[in-house]
Amino acid sequence: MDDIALRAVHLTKRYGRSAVVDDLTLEVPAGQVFGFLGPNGAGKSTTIRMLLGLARPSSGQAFVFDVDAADARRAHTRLAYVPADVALWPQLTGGEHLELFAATGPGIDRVYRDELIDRFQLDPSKPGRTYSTGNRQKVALVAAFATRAPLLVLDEPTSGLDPLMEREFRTAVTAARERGQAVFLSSHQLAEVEAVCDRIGILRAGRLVEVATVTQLRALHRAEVTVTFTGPPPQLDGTPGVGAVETTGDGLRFALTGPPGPALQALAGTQVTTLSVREPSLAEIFLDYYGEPAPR
Ligand SMILES: Nc1ncnc2c1ncn2[C@@H]1O[C@H](COP(=O)(O)OP(=O)(O)OP(=O)(O)O)[C@@H](O)[C@H]1O
Repeated sequence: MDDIALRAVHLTKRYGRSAVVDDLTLEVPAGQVFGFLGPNGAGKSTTIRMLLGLARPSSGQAFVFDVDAADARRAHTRLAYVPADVALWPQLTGGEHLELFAATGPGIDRVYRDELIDRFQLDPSKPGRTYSTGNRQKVALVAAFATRAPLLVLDEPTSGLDPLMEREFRTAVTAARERGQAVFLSSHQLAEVEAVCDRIGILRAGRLVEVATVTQLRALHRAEVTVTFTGPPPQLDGTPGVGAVETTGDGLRFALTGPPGPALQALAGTQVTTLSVREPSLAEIFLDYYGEPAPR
């Protein structure tokens, strides 16, 4: 099944009695950008370490293009990885790191690598010990994006980057997708995930609680409707799919949690002057998932 870049099957990691990753089943098709979201401690890094064969699952399995992730020698010929905390050898320059990664990885596009060095404004002549967190991240990102690896695994890759560099990061992810590379992107940056990901998986206390496109997620969650009208207010209490009704100066605001038909019928009897529907942001969707204590 060469069309599945990454596959987790009932992947579980227990430390003592608690499962920090719990029965996670997931597929990322080749060429897709998959966002892996979750708050601190949800189990993202532990999942990634199992996907890379760096941690042994307590049960279940992970596959990289059908190669068992535990078979690191074979699995890593098809992927490039950027860890959350990039460590560099203190004496080697950025350029020497890039050469080293090029020699050991799945092959690189040198012309594109030089373009990435420019785009990320990386000075490759400095020794590793002098780079800031963000610059170490740039070295690892340039090395990963320049590979021909059909899968890029990026663990919170932009936490140290400034907004200009984040823009370059998004451009590079889009270019990777256009080249047919799959990207598994763990992130806290909701705007980034929203901008570049085809699908999103939401992890909560080690469990995958949702896998969907951003559009599907929005459809599952409430939209905010604001209506202004003249004359007597419509009666919305008890209307299916309508909640959190509030009065505004010249109208109403409410949350739409289901199909809009019943709400529109209730409004039909009034003189509506304006009606606006605001879709929830990914941040609001997130709060819906994490607003309550996680089940344990
Ligand atoms: N070796 C270990 N022994 C015991 N518990 C561990 C170990 N490694 C991780 N954990 C626990 O597993 C949980 C998940 O950690 P993990 O680092 O995977 O989360 P994360 O989603 O990547 O968080 P963050 O966004 O903060 O990096 C945490 O509660 C952590 O304390």
